[in-house]
Amino acid sequence: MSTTIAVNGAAGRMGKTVIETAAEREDVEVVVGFHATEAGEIDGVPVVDGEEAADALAEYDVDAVVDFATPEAAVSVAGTCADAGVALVVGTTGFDDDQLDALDAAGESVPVLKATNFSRGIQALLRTVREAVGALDGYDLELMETHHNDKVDAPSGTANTILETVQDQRDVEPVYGREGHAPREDDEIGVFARRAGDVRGEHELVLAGNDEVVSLSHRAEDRAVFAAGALDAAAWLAGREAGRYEFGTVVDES
Ligand SMILES: NC(=O)C1=CN([C@@H]2O[C@H](COP(=O)(O)OP(=O)(O)OC[C@H]3O[C@@H](n4cnc5c(N)ncnc54)[C@H](OP(=O)(O)O)[C@@H]3O)[C@@H](O)[C@H]2O)C=CC1
Ligand SMILES: O=C(O)C1=N[C@H](C(=O)O)C[C@H](O)C1
Repeated sequence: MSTTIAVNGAAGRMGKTVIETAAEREDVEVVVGFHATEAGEIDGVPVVDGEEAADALAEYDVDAVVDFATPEAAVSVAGTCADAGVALVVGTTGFDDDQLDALDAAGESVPVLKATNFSRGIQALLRTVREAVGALDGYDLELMETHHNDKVDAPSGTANTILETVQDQRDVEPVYGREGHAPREDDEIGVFARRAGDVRGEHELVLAGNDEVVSLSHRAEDRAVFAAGALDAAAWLAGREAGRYEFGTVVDES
């Protein structure tokens, strides 16, 4: 049996890609989408106003919601999932602390899996970052990301995850986009966000010693890579106990 899925943010770049990607698979079926401003249908999937999500979860017998929307919309659907007993996969980025607390609260009632990046390549990159930062003590660290010109949050969620991974290994302070007289301190990591064209998502961590430079980078070439990972997460998550889950576990187990 396939996992029935509702897509929050169905009319967005990622929402549409999730619907297209799911249509090629047997293990998942997108049965409804939630939108903010556009009604109707996308590729044969009914799309209803996000305010009607509670009714739609019951009507379409949804197993899991896959969210790629805005932080406000994600928090709203998290509450709806918690009330309805429906699993939630969160791909949205750019949450503040209160919004993250709201997702934690939903995780007390239903299974919730949030990841800043659903590509399997980024999971491999994170493991490599952990190892390289641990091995190259004292090397200067600089973090760069590039995304399309419609992205609203900066640095990207993935860049923040890479930063946290670095900070698990070493005590470094982020310095965002240097300007003016800004000599480098030993314990800092420069973080830079570029916005240009329709770049799907590029991340690079540079580790530089005096005589060598290591560059760890990832480039997403199609949004389908994020959609596939989020759908894998939804199929894995549906039916599990309430709690918070990690995409790394999905990757390790499938
Ligand atoms: N974790 C990952 O792997 C990835 C995460 N992302 C993240 O996903 C998010 C979305 O990205 P992207 O698709 O490019 O953004 P878009 O702006 O293209 O899409 C967001 C969609 O959310 C919709 N929306 C807003 N409010 C609501 C609401 N209350 N209910 C339902 N839908 C709503 C908007 O609808 P409307 O158009 O009607 O206003 C819009 O269509 C971003 O935070 C991005 O960083 C992106 C790629 C991969
Ligand atoms: O907005 C995007 O497009 C992306 N957002 C995510 C992020 O903020 O890291 C993931 C990916 O890089 C694409």
